[in-house]
Amino acid sequence: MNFYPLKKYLEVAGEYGTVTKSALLGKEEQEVTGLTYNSKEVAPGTLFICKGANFKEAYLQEAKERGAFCYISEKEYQAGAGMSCIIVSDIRQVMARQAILFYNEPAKDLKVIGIGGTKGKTTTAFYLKNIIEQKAPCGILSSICTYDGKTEAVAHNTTPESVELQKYLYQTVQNGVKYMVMEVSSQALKYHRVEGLDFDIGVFLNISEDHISPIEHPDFEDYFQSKMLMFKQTQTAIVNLDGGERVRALEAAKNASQTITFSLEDKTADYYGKDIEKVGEHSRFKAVAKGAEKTYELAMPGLFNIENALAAMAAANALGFSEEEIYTGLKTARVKGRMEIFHGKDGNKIGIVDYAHNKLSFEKLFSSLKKEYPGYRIIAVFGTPGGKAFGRRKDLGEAADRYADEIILTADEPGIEQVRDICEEIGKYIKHKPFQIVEERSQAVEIAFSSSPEKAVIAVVGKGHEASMKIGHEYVDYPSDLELVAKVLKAYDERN
Ligand SMILES: CC(=O)N[C@H]1[C@@H](OP(=O)(O)OP(=O)(O)OC[C@H]2O[C@@H](n3ccc(=O)[nH]c3=O)[C@H](O)[C@@H]2O)O[C@H](CO)[C@@H](O)[C@@H]1O[C@H](C)C(=O)N[C@@H](C)C(=O)N[C@H](CCC(=O)O)C(=O)O
Ligand SMILES: Nc1ncnc2c1ncn2[C@@H]1O[C@H](COP(=O)(O)OP(=O)(O)OP(=O)(O)O)[C@@H](O)[C@H]1O
Repeated sequence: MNFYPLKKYLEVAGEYGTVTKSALLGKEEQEVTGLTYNSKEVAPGTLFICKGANFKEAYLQEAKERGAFCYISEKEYQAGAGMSCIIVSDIRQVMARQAILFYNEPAKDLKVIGIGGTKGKTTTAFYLKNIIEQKAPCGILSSICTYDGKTEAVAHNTTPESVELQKYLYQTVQNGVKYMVMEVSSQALKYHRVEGLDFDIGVFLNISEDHISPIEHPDFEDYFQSKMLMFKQTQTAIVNLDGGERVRALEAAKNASQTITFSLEDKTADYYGKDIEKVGEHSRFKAVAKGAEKTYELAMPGLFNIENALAAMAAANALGFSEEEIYTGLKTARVKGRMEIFHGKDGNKIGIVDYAHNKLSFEKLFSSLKKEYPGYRIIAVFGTPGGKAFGRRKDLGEAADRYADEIILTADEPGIEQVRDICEEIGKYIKHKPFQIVEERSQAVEIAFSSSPEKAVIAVVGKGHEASMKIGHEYVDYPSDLELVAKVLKAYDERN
């Protein structure tokens, strides 16, 4: 990695942020060999970034003691006395730009594909990665995991903070990988985590009311506008014509050099999907694109996944991947904790583990299950989190009431609230279908399988692959829904 002198960091700050004051104290030529906003990670030669709502001056003191020779901040601190400093008016923006400099502009050596939308980001990202990997290695930054071509790690955010993001991109380049598929959250766009990153392709899947809370977006408009920011740094925009906000999304996509559209409803779309059928657990559909029609298969059920497949197909095509690579990539793609199907030996019980946990995904999931499993009773097992996203209690309660035949309400990250209180509140919105509360999630799954009638689809939703549960202020280990359903179904098979 090339290291640059401190004066270059001042230049970058001057170019993109507003430098209100700087005092390099004769250290202009000193090389910056570390860049971090975490005082615990500081080593000699570091430029320390003071940022964050919970930032304390003591962190700067610690950074100085550990060898940071300069700090960048929106205000001057006593603790920084004797250190060089760069004071700016927008620390988050400058931090992102300096991270790009520190990691030697890694995106220049990568094709970067950003996936945005309220639902389907992870699935589409994995579809596209699987297509790309028919020919070349591909990195991923998703809410499930990160992969830089060598190491897979658990993800902490949908989109990492700018400094970590640039580090991932750098490592990916070092590992000889040329493609990076990444989920781009509205938070990342709003708070400059992806500032300065040029997306070769930017996908907009859909939008529905979500992530509106005191710590996320104040209202829908802020959420929507944040999502649209991606097109200001995108070469090829890919836009879903179905669902809300298509007109405004297409307008925003004009910021990109080129727009490609996809749809299951509008024949004029560049990628039009039709004739969806179920073949065993697979979905089969036709895609009409560039005047030709071709049949594709998806290993993962869920009608909504066809939309994700069309988006991945459009992106892969724009990147130059062949029809064969796209066909095989889609046919073999699977995503952990999303539409994972478990069959009882007698064919009567089908367990489904899925990650639906908001209004849009709940409605799509349960309406899809009704169509895909005619003749089966649909049993929904779910809860909603405590302390946040309170609107989900109504949204999910109403959606389950509309589509499921029976409902078991249970724990889903209760945090500091009581599981029973949360479930009772969801229950207020269930007016037409029988429901019961079983606080312990593992027990709820057991009851769903043992007490359901002959032919039933038991959909355990909301936590997918997650193997922890937030109880009080702590995350405690808890078997994932995948483990719970597999175990219960094994016992069911043994009994029958
Ligand atoms: C903990 C927390 O709430 N952090 C939020 C906050 O970050 P912040 O910069 O203000 O961080 P902070 O924790 O207050 O800052 C403390 C600072 O002190 C430093 N420190 C701390 C301790 C120490 O010993 N030494 C030290 O230097 C920390 O490194 C940090 O720089 O402000 C940022 C921007 O304003 C937020 O992005 C960020 O959200 C956290 C990361 C978060 O999880 N947010 C969620 C809502 C989020 O971003 N979710 C999206 C997905 C949503 C979707 O699905 O669409 C995501 O991309 O993950
Ligand atoms: N295109 C889609 N439209 C609506 N719902 C979808 C779509 N794709 C997937 N879903 C539903 O949303 C759930 C989450 O999907 P996925 O993880 O791909 O989305 P995401 O955007 O990454 O979600 P999150 O922001 O919660 O991490 C799935 O389990 C499924 O129920």
